[in-house]
Amino acid sequence: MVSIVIAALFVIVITLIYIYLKRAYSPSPDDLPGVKPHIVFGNLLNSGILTGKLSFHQVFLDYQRRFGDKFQFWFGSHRCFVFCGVEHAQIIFADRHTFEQAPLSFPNFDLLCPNAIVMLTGAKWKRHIRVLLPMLKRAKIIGHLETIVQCADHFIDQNLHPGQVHRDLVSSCQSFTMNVIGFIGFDHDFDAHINSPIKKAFRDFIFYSVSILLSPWLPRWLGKIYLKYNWKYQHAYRLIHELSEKLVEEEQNKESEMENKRPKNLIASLVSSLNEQANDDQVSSGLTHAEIFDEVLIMILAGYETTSTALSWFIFFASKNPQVQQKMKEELRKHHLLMTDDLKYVPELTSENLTSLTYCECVTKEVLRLAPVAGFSVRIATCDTIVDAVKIHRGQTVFIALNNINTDARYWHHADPRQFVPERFLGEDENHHSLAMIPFGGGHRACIGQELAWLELKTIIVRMMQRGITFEDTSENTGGYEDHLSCLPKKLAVRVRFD
Ligand code: HEM
Repeated sequence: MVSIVIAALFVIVITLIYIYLKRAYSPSPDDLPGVKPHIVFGNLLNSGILTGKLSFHQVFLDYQRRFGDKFQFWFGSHRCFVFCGVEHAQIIFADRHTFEQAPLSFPNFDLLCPNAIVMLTGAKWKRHIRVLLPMLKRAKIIGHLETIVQCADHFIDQNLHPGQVHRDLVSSCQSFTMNVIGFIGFDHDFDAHINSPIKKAFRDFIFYSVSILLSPWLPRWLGKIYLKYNWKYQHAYRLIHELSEKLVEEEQNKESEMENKRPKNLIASLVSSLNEQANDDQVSSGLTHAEIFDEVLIMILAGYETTSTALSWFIFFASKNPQVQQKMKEELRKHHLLMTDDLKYVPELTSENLTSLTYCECVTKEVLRLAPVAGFSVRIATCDTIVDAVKIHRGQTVFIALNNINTDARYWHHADPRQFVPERFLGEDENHHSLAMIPFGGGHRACIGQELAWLELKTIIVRMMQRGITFEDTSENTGGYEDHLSCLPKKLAVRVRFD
């Protein structure tokens, strides 16, 4: 009798799952062109993303070529509309009331980090952004230039060895950006290097985040169990937690010594906002302890991962374009900023002389334009609306394909937009459309760390050129793409030469 009941229940569950999946994937009158989805994985599997064959931005470029500027992409059982034109970005980014940050930006990430700013909307997001954003404004960031230069020198001294082929520069770049965010965000020496435990903890955390992000079909309870009994993930999380506790405690000790001082960095701002009563209805300011922990985690993660990826791409592009490295050095020579011939003196970098380096600025811009660090912005429609004759219903997810726009020949004229040509910003593309280059997304949910990323990237690029470094191409240096949280060069292997 019992076995009959179990068998019947089993059949019912399977039938319900089948009906649910059938309904989820059945054609709708609002469908856009796209590739027929797989019943469980949507387009994640048949596009080659899940198998690691192609990265998101490659798939979006391919779909745009096949289906035009508007197509649909099935993220598991979620049907998403992808838009690839500046006019689309303009409408979607400008209308903050209709298009809000979507849960699909980081699917299931709330299992790992529920209170981080990337997961929040509405009053709660406002409460968090008020604490974080003032510490990342340009005026604040520029005050940390000297620290960034010191970290750049440390990176060069520790990681770049003359004459050798370097195959692990991605990891070295990550150590550099982690140290920068440590010093300027948290007034702490993370002492990140290739084998440091905290770097390893974040690497493991990212690994499990990506597994969870790419499993949107995973029932949440299964995701929870997977994380709970995964000792590697638990170990990484514990280390990050201990670090966060330590940072908060150190700051609290300092705080009592300097009452009423304005916060000067992220951790000071976070700690001074501590308010266990904070909530979004009655107490609309401050952050709870749990919220502070998630923000520490996400600011370290976002602060180091993306910028190091952009830096890795710079090294790749530079190695393929020796003339660009030469031109940067000529500009530095003209401004008397190159290291002296006896190697004894490297001229100081100030915000003024950084600003005067126009060509180096173009190189930084070109890296951010061409490197597919973050492939898309994701928004959810909060009400029914229409974008370029596409009916979008409340709850529908839309993607803006950032890299497609950044490399679209309709908006870039100076040279082939898929090529690395910094001169474009001095030529025909000098006055490009402001939304033709959106590596940091846009609108009210644009990247809050972009000032830091710009300064960090330009400073280290200039510093490496100042110190006479040249990255040379090798036969192993074949590039390609590897999607983690950001999209890395798959094969980066360059020889380093000191002039
Ligand atoms: C080259 C470096 C970077 C790139 C390409 C990048 C790119 C992006 C993109 C595309 C978004 C989503 C924007 C949107 O949805 O429209 C984003 C959001 C975000 N970024 Fe960055 N980012 C970089 C560096 C940083 C740094 C250094 C930090 C922190 C110090 C940071 C913190 C954040 C945060 C907290 C968000 C979420 C903002 C929100 O949801 O309101 N990013 N970033």
